[in-house]
Amino acid sequence: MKALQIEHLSKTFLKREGPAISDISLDVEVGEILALLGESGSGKTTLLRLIAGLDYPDQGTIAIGDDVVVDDKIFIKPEKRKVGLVFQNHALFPHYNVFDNVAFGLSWLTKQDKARKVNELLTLVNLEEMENRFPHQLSGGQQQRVALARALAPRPEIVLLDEPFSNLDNVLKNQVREEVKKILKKAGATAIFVTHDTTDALLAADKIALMHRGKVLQIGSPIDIYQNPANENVGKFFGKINTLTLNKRENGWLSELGQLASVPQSWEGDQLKIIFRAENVTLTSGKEPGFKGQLVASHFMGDHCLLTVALADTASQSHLLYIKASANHGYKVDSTVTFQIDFARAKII
Ligand SMILES: Nc1ncnc2c1ncn2[C@@H]1O[C@H](COP(=O)(O)OP(=O)(O)OP(=O)(O)O)[C@@H](O)[C@H]1O
Repeated sequence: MKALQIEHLSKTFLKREGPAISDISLDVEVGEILALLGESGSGKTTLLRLIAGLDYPDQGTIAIGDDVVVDDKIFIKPEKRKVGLVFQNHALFPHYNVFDNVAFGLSWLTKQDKARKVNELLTLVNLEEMENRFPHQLSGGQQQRVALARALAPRPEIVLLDEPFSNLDNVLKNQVREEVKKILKKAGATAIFVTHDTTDALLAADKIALMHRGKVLQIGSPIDIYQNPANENVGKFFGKINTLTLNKRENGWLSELGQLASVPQSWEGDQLKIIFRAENVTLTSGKEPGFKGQLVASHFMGDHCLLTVALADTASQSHLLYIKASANHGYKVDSTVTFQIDFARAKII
């Protein structure tokens, strides 16, 4: 069942700058968490605001649940759209305590029902003991959970979260990301969150829509979008990408690495461009067969090193490859390294 259906949605603010979002179509299933991921200015917030009803599109339709909320004739106001909003700065009412913040959208309930509902939500977000505290007496993570409880209170069809993890330090961010996902899943809520952080999207979302210049480049599960990027731009968004151009020869394929002995049999054509990730390349001891390269740089990343290697013994010494190696690989810059590539993980683009 669909919680949200968007068709051919476009919005231009300033003609000279081109569209902020352009001909976007996507669906979100009930209970699914979608991440809108993209660099600054890619149109994520514009799309979220159009879903919330905080802006008018130039074209396209949006349906939330069974209701069309925007098309060329209809425009349903934000407060009638059955969406819950969680803003980047949490936007809690500073002069209301936790209880009253969460109860804010429940004015139609009796006092008793309201208390029962608020307590239920505070249990859901693990803040049972905090109902009398004011926002300034809470940590960033706790404020985030109050904002989430407030957004969930009126049982919206969709919760929209604008950069929910961006104001948190790294340690808190890991914790809050997990908590928010757990809470949304426990509540059975459908949610869309905006982020420019790939880790947020990979860890917290069921589905990622990768946006670039107002368009959705690819939409899919985190594992699919990471392992099967539709093109080099999508691939690059999730870390270093290696590229090779392969030309068919009588006895196999010729590439920047020279002759390739073993590639998947399914590869066909006269010329192919392939991409693969740094983790699909493995350093070998030098005694085993492998390709050779000169180590140009080694960047220590904590749990691993990212190596930049220039190809040796071929005409393509300016062609660089990235290798994910152990943090203690022991090679010095300028030394020769040997490596193997798992071509089965490469993707033809
Ligand atoms: N109210 C507005 N008036 C004019 N231009 C706007 C307005 N809102 C957004 N834009 C433009 O639309 C484009 C998309 O902006 P948007 O805020 O949706 O991007 P974003 O992906 O959310 O970026 P960020 O991550 O920086 O928030 C940008 O070029 C931006 O300058």
